[in-house]
Amino acid sequence: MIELEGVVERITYYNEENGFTVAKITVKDNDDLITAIGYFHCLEVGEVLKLRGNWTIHKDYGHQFKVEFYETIMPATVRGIENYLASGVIRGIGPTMAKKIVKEFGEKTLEVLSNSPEKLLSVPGIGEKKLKMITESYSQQQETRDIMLFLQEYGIGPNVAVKIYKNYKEKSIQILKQNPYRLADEVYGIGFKTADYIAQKMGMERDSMERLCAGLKYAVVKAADEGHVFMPLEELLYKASELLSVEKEPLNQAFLALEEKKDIVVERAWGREDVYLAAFYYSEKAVARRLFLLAAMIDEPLEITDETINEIEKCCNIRLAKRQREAIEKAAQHGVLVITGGPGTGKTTTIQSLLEFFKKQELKVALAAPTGRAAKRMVETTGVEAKTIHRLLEYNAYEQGGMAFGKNQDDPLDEDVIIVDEMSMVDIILMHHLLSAVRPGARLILVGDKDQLPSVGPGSVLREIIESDKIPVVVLDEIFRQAQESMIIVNAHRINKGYFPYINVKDKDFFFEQVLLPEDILETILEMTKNRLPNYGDFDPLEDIQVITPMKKGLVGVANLNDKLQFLLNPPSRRKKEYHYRACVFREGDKVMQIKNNYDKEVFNGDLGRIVRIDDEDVVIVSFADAWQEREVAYQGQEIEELSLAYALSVHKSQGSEFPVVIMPITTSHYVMLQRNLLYTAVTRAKKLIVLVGTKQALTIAIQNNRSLRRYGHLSDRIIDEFSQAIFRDGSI
Ligand SMILES: Nc1ncnc2c1ncn2[C@@H]1O[C@H](COP(=O)(O)OP(=O)(O)OP(=O)(O)O)[C@@H](O)[C@H]1O
Repeated sequence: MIELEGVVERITYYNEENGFTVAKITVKDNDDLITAIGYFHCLEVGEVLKLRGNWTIHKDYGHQFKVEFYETIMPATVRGIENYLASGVIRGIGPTMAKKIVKEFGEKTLEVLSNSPEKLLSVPGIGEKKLKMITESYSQQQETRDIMLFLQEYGIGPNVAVKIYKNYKEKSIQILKQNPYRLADEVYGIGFKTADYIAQKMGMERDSMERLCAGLKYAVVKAADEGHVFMPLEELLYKASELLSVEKEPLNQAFLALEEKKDIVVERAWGREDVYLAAFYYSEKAVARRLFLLAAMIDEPLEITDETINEIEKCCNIRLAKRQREAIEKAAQHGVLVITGGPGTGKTTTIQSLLEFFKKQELKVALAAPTGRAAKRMVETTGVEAKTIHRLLEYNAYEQGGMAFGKNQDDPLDEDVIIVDEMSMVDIILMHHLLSAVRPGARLILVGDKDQLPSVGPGSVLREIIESDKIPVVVLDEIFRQAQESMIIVNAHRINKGYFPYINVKDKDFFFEQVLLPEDILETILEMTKNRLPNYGDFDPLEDIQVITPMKKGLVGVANLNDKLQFLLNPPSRRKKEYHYRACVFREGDKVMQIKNNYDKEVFNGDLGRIVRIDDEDVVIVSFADAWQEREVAYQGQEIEELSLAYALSVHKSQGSEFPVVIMPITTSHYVMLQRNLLYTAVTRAKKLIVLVGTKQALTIAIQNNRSLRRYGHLSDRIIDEFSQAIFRDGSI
C-alpha cells in the first residue's frame, strides 16, 4: 500500500448516503492535484490527510488514488493552515478572515491560537467579541482532538467526532467503548449506519443485543421516513434481518427488549401485530380521540338561514354553489368538518365565505397552514391574518431538534374556530399537536386536496379522516367557469381521473414539448428558462419560473438541474462572492431553499429565499419573504447545510407552493418516478403556465400509474372505533 500526505483542495463529489467522496488533493512534491476516491465521513476543504491506498486507472477519469485508510492531521504549512481555518471548522473564521490571520502569523498561527490568542486582536476585523468566539471554538476543537484521534483509528472523520464530543464531552470515549449504538439514539445528526460502522470497526459482535436493538429501531424509523405510521411485525423483521444480515430468530429477543423499554409499541389489534415508534402510536391514538371529542362536544349548533347565506353572498359578491353552501351549513352544525376538492373548485372562496359567516356570529377565527408559503397565500387570498401551524401553536425549539408548543391541552387556543388549509401536508405528529391545542367546544375546519402528495412526515391524515366516514366531509367537485378558462386546472382534473391532458391548445397555458433524450430535455429546459419563456410572457427566470422535477439523480434530476441552472442564471463573476461548502457553491444572487425546520431562525422546510450577500466573514445572508415582511437570515459555517439551491425543486419540496410558471421534465429514464399524484401535484403548482418537456410515452405512463405507495396507518380504524365505542357506551353520541 502507498502512503501519501496532502491537503484537500476541492470536493468534487460527495454521496451523503454512503460517504463516497471524490476529492482533489495537493500532495507534497507533486505540482498537479491528485484525485482521491474513497469513503470519508464528511471531508472538509483544507483538511490535511494522511492517506493509505493504491493507484488505479479509471477509463474516463485516468489516474485516481483509491483510499483504504485515512487520518486527519493538523496542518503544518502556511497554506495548509489557511485552508484548515478557511474550512469553517472554527466559528468566526471563514476564508477571508483565515487569510488575514495567516498573513499576520504565518506558520505560527496555530501556536498563537493555542497559547496567546489575544494577539489575534491585532488582526483587522477581530474585536473582543469575535476573539471570544474564536478562542472558545478553537479550544473546543483542541479538546475534541483526543476523541478525534481515537475515532480516526476507526476511520471516522472530524465532523462526526465533533458531534459526538458535543453530546458526551469527556465521557465520549467511555461511551463509545461501552455501546456505540447509543450515538444513533442520542446524538443529533448521527444515524444507525454511522454508529454501526463505528461499532463494527471496534469489533462489536454482529449479533450483539445492542446492535440488534439499534438495527430494529432504525428499521422502524426508516419506515416512518418513508411515510408509514407503523410497520407490520413480519415485514419489519424481514427488513431488519436483511439490514443487519442476521437471522430473524435472534431479532425476536431484541424486539421484546425494545418493547419493554417502551421505545416501540406493538399493537395487537385488527387481527395483526403492528409496530410503532412510541410517539407515533400515541399521536395516532390521540388524534382519533380528540377528533371524536371535537365532533361530539361542539358548543350549540349555529343557526343558519337563507337570509344568512344571502348576506354572505352579498358581502363576498358571489353566488355560492350548492356544495359551498353545504360547507357553510355543516360548519355551523358540526365540531369538525373537512372540505376537499381539486384546483379551481372553490376552496378558497369557501374559506372566505366561512370567514364572513363566523364574523357575523362574532366568533373568533384562526387561519393556519402547514408551511410559510401556504400561510402567505392564505393571507393574500383572504386578506386576513394567517399563520403557520407552528407559529399558531407558539412552538419552542430545543437544542436536540425537539420541540414543545406553548399552546397545548393546558393552555389551548382561545379562538372559537380554527381553519387549516393545505391539510394534505399535515403529518400525524403535527396533527396531534394541533388537536391538543384546540379546546373542546371549538370548531375545526380542515381544507385540502386529498389527491395531492401526502405529507413529508408520516401518515395520510387528511385521506384517513375522509376514509373513516365518521367526520362530515364536503367534496367540492365543480370547476367554476373562471377556473375552466385555465387548461392547467382542467388538465389537472383530467390527470387526476386518469385521462390524457389537452396539450398545446392555442393561447392556453398547458404546453408539452416532445423531446426524446434526457440530454436534449436538459438543453430544452435550460433554453426555455433563460430565453424562450422570458421572451414569451415577460417572465423573470428567477422570480417567476420554477423548474420542478420528479427525479433526484441523473441529467434532469434536482442536483444536475440546479448545477446547470445556477451556472446559466447566476454565473460566477468577480463581483459576486461565493461560499464553498463540500461539493456545493453558494453565490450571491442564488435562489435557495431552507430544507429543514429551524425554529431558532424561524425559517422552515420549504421556505424559498435569495442570497443577498456573503459578508467579509463568510456569513451567508439570505432574504426570505413571508406574508408580512422580507426578512434577512444569516447562515454561518455548517449551518449552510440547511440550505440547498432552488433553481430546480423536487415535486415533494414544491408542495404547498405556487409559481407563475412551472417547467417539468418527464422521461422514461426514471420509470419509478412516473406516478399520477406526482404529476398532479407538480401541475397544480403552476398558476399561469406549465410546460412539460419529454415524451408522451412517459406522460402516459405517469397518468396511468395510480399505484402510489399505500402508507401504513390506522387513523381511520381508530376514528371508527372511537365513534362506535361512544355509541356503545351511552347509546348515542
Ligand atoms: N360560487 C362561485 N361562483 C362562481 N365562481 C366561483 C365560485 N366559487 C369560486 N369561484 C371562482 O372559481 C375560481 C376558483 O376558486 P378558488 O380559488 O376558490 O378555488 P380553489 O379550490 O381554492 O383553487 P386552488 O386550489 O387552485 O387555489 C376563482 O376564480 C373563483 O372566483
